[in-house]
Amino acid sequence: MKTILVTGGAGFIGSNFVNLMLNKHPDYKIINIDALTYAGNLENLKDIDGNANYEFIKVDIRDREKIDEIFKNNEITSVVNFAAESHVDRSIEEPEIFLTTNIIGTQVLLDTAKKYWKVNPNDKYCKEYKPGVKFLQVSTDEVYGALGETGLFVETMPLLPNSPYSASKASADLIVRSYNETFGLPMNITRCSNNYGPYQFPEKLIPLMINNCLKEKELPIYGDGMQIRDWLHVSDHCTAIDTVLHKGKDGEVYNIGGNNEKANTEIVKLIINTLGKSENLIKYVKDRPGHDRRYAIDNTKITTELGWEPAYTFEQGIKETIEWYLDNTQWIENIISGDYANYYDKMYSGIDEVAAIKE
Ligand SMILES: Cc1cn([C@H]2C[C@H](O)[C@@H](COP(=O)(O)OP(=O)(O)O[C@H]3O[C@H](CO)[C@@H](O)[C@H](O)[C@H]3O)O2)c(=O)[nH]c1=O
Repeated sequence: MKTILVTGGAGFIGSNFVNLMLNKHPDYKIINIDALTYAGNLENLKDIDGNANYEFIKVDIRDREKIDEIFKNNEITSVVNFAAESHVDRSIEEPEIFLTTNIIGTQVLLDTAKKYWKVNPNDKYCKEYKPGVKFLQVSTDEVYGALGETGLFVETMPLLPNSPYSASKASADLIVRSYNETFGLPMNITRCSNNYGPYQFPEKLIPLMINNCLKEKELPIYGDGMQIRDWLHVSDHCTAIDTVLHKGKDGEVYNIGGNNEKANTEIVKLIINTLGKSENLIKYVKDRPGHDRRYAIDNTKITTELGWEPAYTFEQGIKETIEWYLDNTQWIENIISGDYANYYDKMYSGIDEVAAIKE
């Protein structure tokens, strides 16, 4: 039996992944560790309550002792590291937690995996590992920086991150790479584009706009709203990670995109129209500092080498996502009643004071 340690499995992408893995691989054990910060929510995992192959442990990935204990008590065969501070705006306000969680947390996991996966634990620089083990680092296309009007991100591009968040993720990628080069630790890195779908915390563009629209609150669009993102349905992202976990070649990086380039304003207007609300709710606000203009992914490597392709069209994915949020209004209320309420007030209470730069 394989035992997969999923970190950050109570978050948006992590919880979708845990749900997928338990359904798709009933012979695997999944250990989910999560610090349950503002973005983690065990409600996302209610459908697997009582599953004998599933275990949840509340732990912060920076906690070396507890991570060691988990490896000591379980024959872990793979780590899939989702645990991260992920919101760019927060990283501009408070960079430190991004650096400690995303970089040091990753290093703690790598050190521990390196210690327990070695064939010969007494050999300090042993490059032989137990067969079949793998460290999979879930990263982001933001590590490449911003694209101009044309071109796509490919895996060989230099890392040029622009926000404290993306700099922390790029740093983590480099640490993972170094453990592969120096110690031979088996690994893959995946770099995804913008995810959307069920259970996404309503600070990110799509759920924020759906939630605000439903409450007829203002819809803050940064700058001119013509920034482009490549939207990937979370379930496609999870099947891609499952594919890389099983078929990815050691030491390789794989981009994962949705083939859906959309401008932010287009997304917001689509949500408004689907929900039958007024475009007057849109408020163009001050731009995000260091705002990346365009992200777009080239999926050629993962498609040709591993045979993965996104299954969702954006039209189908966004329709299902809006329906999910309409059917789960209580989920939103529960999640925003915590820290998010304060954060939201802090970020947007002065919304009328920021210069409306368009319309
Ligand atoms: C929250 C918010 C966002 N935006 C804009 C900023 C971006 O151009 C776009 C999407 O913003 P966000 O939802 O914050 O996502 P973005 O900054 O692209 O980053 C996301 O996508 C990345 C992958 O590309 C992930 O690594 C990040 O963890 C994730 O947060 O919408 C607005 O115009 N208004 C808003 O209120």
